[in-house]
Amino acid sequence: MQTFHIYSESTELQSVVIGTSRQFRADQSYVEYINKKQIDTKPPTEEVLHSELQGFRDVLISRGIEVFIPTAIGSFVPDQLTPRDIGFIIGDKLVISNMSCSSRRYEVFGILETIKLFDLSDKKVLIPDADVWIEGGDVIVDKNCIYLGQSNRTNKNGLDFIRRHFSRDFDVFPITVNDHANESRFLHLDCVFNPVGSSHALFFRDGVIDIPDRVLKNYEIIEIDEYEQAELATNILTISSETVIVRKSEKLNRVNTLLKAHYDVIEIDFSSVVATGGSLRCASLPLIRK
Ligand SMILES: NC(=[NH2+])NCCC[C@H](N)C(=O)O
Repeated sequence: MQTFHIYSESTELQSVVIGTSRQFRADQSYVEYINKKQIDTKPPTEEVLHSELQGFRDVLISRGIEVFIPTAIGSFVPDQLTPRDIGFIIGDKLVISNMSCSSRRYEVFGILETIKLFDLSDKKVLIPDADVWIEGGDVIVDKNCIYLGQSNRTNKNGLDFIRRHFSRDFDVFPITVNDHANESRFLHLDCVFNPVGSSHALFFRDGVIDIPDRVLKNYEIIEIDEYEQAELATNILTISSETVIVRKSEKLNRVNTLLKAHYDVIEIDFSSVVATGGSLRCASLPLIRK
C-alpha cells in the first residue's frame, strides 16, 4: 500500500490527482460565481476542457507519473477542474479542506476512492473543525517550510491548525494575500507566488502584503507583472527538479522564455481551464513526490 509523501514542491512527482471536466456546469442552477476570472470570461465548453486535461494527463503519464481522475459526483457540483484546493498532503498526512464556497463543498467526494488506496493508518487523515478554513492553493510545502496563504479562502484558524499539527517538522510562514479590493482577484497564494524547479520562484510582489525573508533566501525570484499574474503565470506545475509544465500562450512568452534558461519546460494548451480561475497547479493535487 502506498503512503502519501510530500515534502517539496519540486522533487520528482510520482502520483497525482488531476481535474476532470465531466459534468462541468451541467446544470446552470448550481453554478456559483466565486472568482473574478470566472465572472469576466465566457465559460469554456466541456469538450475543450476535456481535451486540455487529456493533454495534461498524457504528458504526466509519458513521464511515468501515476495519474488519478476524480469521479464525477453529480450536477450539484458544477466544477471539478481544480482538485488542488479540496485537500492537500503535508509530509505523510492528508488534510481534507473545509471549502469556503458552497459549490465546492462536496467536491472531495470525487477523490474518496483514490484516498482509500493509500495507507490511512495512524491518523494520516486530518479533518479540521468547521471554523478552520484552508484550501490547498494556499499551502506550499518546500525546503523544510510551509508557506501558508492568508486569503479569502484560508483564515487565521487555518494558520493555527497548520502550526499545531506541523510546526514540529516544518517552519511555518503565513503570507497574506493582498485582496484589498475584496474582489477575489488573487484567489490563493499560488496565484501570486510559487516555487519553480529546484531553486526559483515566480512571484507577483503586489499580490502579497509581506514576504518572509526565508522566501528571498530560499529562491531566486522571477518577478511577474500584473498582466502575467492575471494570466496565472505563477500557477505552473514542477514535476522534477529540472522539469516544469507551463501553459503555452503568447501572453506568457516572456516568463516561459526565462524559465527555459534554467529548466526543461513542457508547454501545453490550458487556456480554457484558466478561464475558470485555475491553471496547472490548481488542476493537480500531488500525492507522492520522491
Ligand atoms: N489553487 C488555486 N489557485 N485554485 C483555483 C481555483 C479556481 C476555482 N474555480 C475556484 O474559484 O475556487
